[in-house]
Amino acid sequence: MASIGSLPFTIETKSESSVIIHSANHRRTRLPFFAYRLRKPLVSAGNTGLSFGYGKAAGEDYAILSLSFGRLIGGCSGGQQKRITPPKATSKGFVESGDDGNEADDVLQATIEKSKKVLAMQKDLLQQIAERRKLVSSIKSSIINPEDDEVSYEGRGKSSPKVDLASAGNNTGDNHYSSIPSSNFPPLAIDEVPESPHADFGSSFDEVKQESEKVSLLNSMSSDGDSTKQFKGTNSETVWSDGLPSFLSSASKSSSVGDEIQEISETEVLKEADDDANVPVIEDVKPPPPPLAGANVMNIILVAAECAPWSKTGGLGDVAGSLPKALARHGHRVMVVAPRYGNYAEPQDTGVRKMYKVDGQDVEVSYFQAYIDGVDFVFMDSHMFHHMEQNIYGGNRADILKRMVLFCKAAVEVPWHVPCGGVCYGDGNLAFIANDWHSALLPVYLKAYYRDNGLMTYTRSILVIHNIAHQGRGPADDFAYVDLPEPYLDLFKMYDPIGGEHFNIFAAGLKTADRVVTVSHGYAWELRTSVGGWGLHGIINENEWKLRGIVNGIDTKDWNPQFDVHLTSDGYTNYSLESLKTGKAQCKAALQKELGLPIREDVPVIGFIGRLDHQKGVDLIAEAIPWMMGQDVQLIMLGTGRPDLEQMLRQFESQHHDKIRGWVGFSVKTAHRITAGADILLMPSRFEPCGLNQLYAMSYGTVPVVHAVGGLRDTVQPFDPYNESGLGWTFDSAEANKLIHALGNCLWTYREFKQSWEGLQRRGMTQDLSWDNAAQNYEEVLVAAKYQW
Ligand SMILES: Nc1ncnc2c1ncn2[C@@H]1O[C@H](COP(=O)(O)OP(=O)(O)O[C@H]2O[C@H](CO)[C@@H](O)[C@H](O)[C@H]2O)[C@@H](O)[C@H]1O
Repeated sequence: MASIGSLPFTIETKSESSVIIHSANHRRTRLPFFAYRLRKPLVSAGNTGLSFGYGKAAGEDYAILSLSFGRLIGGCSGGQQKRITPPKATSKGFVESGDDGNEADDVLQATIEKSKKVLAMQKDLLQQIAERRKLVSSIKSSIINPEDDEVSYEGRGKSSPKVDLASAGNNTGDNHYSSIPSSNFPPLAIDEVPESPHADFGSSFDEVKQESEKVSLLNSMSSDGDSTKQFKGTNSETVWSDGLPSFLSSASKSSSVGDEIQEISETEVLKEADDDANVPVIEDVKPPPPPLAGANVMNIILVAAECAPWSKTGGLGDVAGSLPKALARHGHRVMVVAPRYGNYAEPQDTGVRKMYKVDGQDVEVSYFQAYIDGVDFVFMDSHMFHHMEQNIYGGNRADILKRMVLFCKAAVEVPWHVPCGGVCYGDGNLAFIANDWHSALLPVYLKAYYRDNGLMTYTRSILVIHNIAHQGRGPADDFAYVDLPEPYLDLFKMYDPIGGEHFNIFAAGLKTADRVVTVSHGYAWELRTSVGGWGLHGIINENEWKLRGIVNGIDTKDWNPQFDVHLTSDGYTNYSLESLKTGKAQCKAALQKELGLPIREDVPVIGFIGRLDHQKGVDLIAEAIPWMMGQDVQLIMLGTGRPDLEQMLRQFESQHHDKIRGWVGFSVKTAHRITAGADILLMPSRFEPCGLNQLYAMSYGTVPVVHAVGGLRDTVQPFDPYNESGLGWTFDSAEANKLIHALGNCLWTYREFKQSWEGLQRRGMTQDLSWDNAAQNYEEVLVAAKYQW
């Protein structure tokens, strides 16, 4: 029993979110830390994190003990570090610090102001709790139903019905994800913030959990203590000679986000505080486990020019569609922002309209949103993106650049303008993940428009390099399009021995991002060399401290032979490790039949899937064709790209019609079927930052033969016949004879050493290639960025 002055009390910490105060009248009341009406400033006990004060709660006056909760509760004590002096008893039996009255009044006033702000934030945060609870309960249910493990963990089943990616016959794959019904996340106009769902702190376990979730949300937002201030503008110095950029000031049609943070009257705040204080004591309930991401829960917005299954030209689309789901499973609030190229089924119009300046013209942007597998998918609509689904990176240089300028200008402001589940993400405790040069302007805008002006102080940007070969290069004059003041030109300026001085978007992004990730360890190393860095190695080396390689994962729901929706018809079948032999044989026969090749189980089927360009080493396959055609093999190639290489595929097929199929086109369904039906996947890429097809292949029991470069070297350990280890065959330089040597050994093993072959297949299939490991590594990068100043 402690006592301050005349008021004896004991304080019992019940959970990370509340204390129980045993007061003089022996009544016990559970108090959430934030749920008291403050009457006097709290007095901090040195740097112990403990504060004493008194206030009103549950209709009674109490002495209060507060443990500081980062900035948030620290704010309640006014940040004051006061020496505790002997308290005095008052006529009301309250306890006062022995401080000077005036000073105390000032501090009281300041504290009340801060408390109001904090409580206003809490009101908004309460709205997020409902959403967070859904996520937690879905994670909980996946733990509770072990037999559903794989299915529910991946969000398969209830919320994510089957996907039929190929039926549209276009490169969007015509996604058929069904979204969570829109009633769960109704489209809201910007000022249509719904009623705050009052937390009803009842006596059930769930409600205690809710309370804990609330605190963890508060914790997660703790660095956002001043975010409302940031919304409302800045009084800090600006680098702009003539005020803020056009799109920050005049161009926005609708109300600023500051208006969204509605003023909450003192009465409301105090009422809510009192309501919250009526928390009954629940004695024997253990506090629930914290969110998986623990104290480091963040708001994360991945920004990409393509996102599977809605839009995809290659691996970037796959990553944008699947990494965010893994981050969400780790407990983060995650959004993807991508352009709306087509009329997608699931996302609903949010009603939000904004205007941005692009090349001097006002361009309207609107936003569509869908909540799928724990992720907010936000699609940015503008006439500039319409009808580009077949040609995402098409058009002339200026057109692409203007599209990406619009995309990045608008994407930075999405956390302010687009409510998801009724609540905007806000810019505190927020990290953007930009991808490749197309969104490399985002870190630049974040810096130039906001952070250099004292805005978005707690927002970080990470830039992921999927392919350094495409950099957004152009003549120096292109700088005019990006709408930045002259001093920022230096970020973009590059000198090239061939092109001379030029403008380079990737360079600017790499310099301004807080962290840089690339998609394998091998590629992280290669990027620092003059060959692998494609002219940007100097900048990469200068920024080496912020570069990290993280190998991509795969979406184990979409790319899983057991559940693959493309293997359920036309003679194909789903299969697993247990049914590998028969299932794969059936898929092989179905593939041969579908493509009109001789149906033979004994002939090795070699597959190739990829963009037809220099990177993928298709020309090496061309050089090896005469040798291959001397073997008893079948070769199936799927790809689009350079017209000359497309022509080459057609020519192979017509010259060797009994052995080769060259499918020119983009077909997700066919890619899945080749992956399942082929025995061997060929990837002779000249460089390969990560490569996803070899990962897909291995998980389908298809053995990869790859050029040991970048991510291919990281992920395909060479077969060792003596130890019966390894996953495939590798060759160490991009030359046709090396490819032939590796493929020759592979074919020999296929024919002569059936057991070794099966071992290779099984080892490939039993790897954990899911995104979960990678997501954990991304988390480390995000946290490092968060605490980096
Ligand atoms: N004609 C076609 N029809 C249907 N599907 C097709 C197709 N051509 C390609 N695909 C699909 O597109 C994806 C290609 O992904 P990759 O990772 O192999 O290469 P990409 O070079 O595009 O990606 C870049 O980004 C990714 C992601 O980081 C890195 O893995 C990679 O090394 C880097 O070059 C796969 O899903 C593949 O099935």
